[in-house]
Amino acid sequence: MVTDSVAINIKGLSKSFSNGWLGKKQVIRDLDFQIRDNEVFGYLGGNGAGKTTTFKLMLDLIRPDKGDISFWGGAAKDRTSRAMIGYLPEQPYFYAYLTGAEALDFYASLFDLTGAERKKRVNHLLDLVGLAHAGDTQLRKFSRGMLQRIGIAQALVNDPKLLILDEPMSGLDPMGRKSMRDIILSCRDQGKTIIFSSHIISDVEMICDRAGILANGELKSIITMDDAMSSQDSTWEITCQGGRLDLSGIEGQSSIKQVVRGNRHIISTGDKEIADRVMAEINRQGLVLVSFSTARKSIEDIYIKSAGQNTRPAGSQQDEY
Ligand SMILES: Nc1ncnc2c1ncn2[C@@H]1O[C@H](COP(=O)(O)OP(=O)(O)OP(=O)(O)O)[C@@H](O)[C@H]1O
Repeated sequence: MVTDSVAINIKGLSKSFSNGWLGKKQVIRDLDFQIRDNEVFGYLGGNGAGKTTTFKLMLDLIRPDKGDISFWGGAAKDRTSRAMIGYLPEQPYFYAYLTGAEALDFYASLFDLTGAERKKRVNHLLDLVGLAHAGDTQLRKFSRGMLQRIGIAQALVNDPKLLILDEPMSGLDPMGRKSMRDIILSCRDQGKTIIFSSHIISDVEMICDRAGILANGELKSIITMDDAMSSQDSTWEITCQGGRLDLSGIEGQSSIKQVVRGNRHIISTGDKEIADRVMAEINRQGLVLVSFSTARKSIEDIYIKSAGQNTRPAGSQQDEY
């Protein structure tokens, strides 16, 4: 049911593209979900899952085969709805010979603002994205991270109610990703609603209220971060050393993962009782316990379960900075 707190309502959305002589290729299948007012919503999915296509449908750049999208109750294709949006494309194009300030002034000039308002807005945005020092530098001299900041400043130029950001962290170094996360959070503090796509699970974990997992154009699940963070679904990891550890006699040993690194045994299991049995066995066999820890089931695990192994995203926790 649509309530006052719904910002984006997507109903029965489907889209296919012509695939030449192979016929039609369906890339969005019966999407049905809502994004709440003033939430940060992460849109997770592997390459080709359909994230950008969903955004283009929201922006009315392409039309759906069927289904509807509305923003705060108004049809997405209405001018008033589109005027509420700020959009950062996945690969924004910039005029390389404009300076940072000139580029933002150009984008601001597309809206109904006076010269004085534009100047004020441009200075504020340069400041917000940490580019106050580069307002007079031509964009061709900007680094990838600086260009991405101009991209987000451009998306904010009309002070939008809704921000649609296509892979805003892509290509950024850890500091750049942190400042992009901070900008997104400050936008939420100002009352904006934000949806952004990403392959990087930790960024989604850190700033989103909820995340939708898309695979092959289907929404597989929606995760509420608070629920995921307080999940009881954990893994126990035990490290010991001091000899050979034989766990063959333990009941339930098939669910144990055992790795030997040098003289250390690292044992992990998803079952607390089995972890207790392993501890008892370590004690009985006279080995030294080095550590015992539990790890919460991560969003990545939920992602892989929902989307399938083949759609494992880049930048998952193992290869995070
Ligand atoms: N104009 C088009 N014509 C034909 N196929 C298209 C078109 N646009 C997108 N597709 C196909 O639709 C599918 C979804 O593409 P989309 O760009 O939405 O994925 P994505 O989730 O954004 O991927 P990525 O993370 O790689 O950017 C892909 O298989 C893509 O090849």
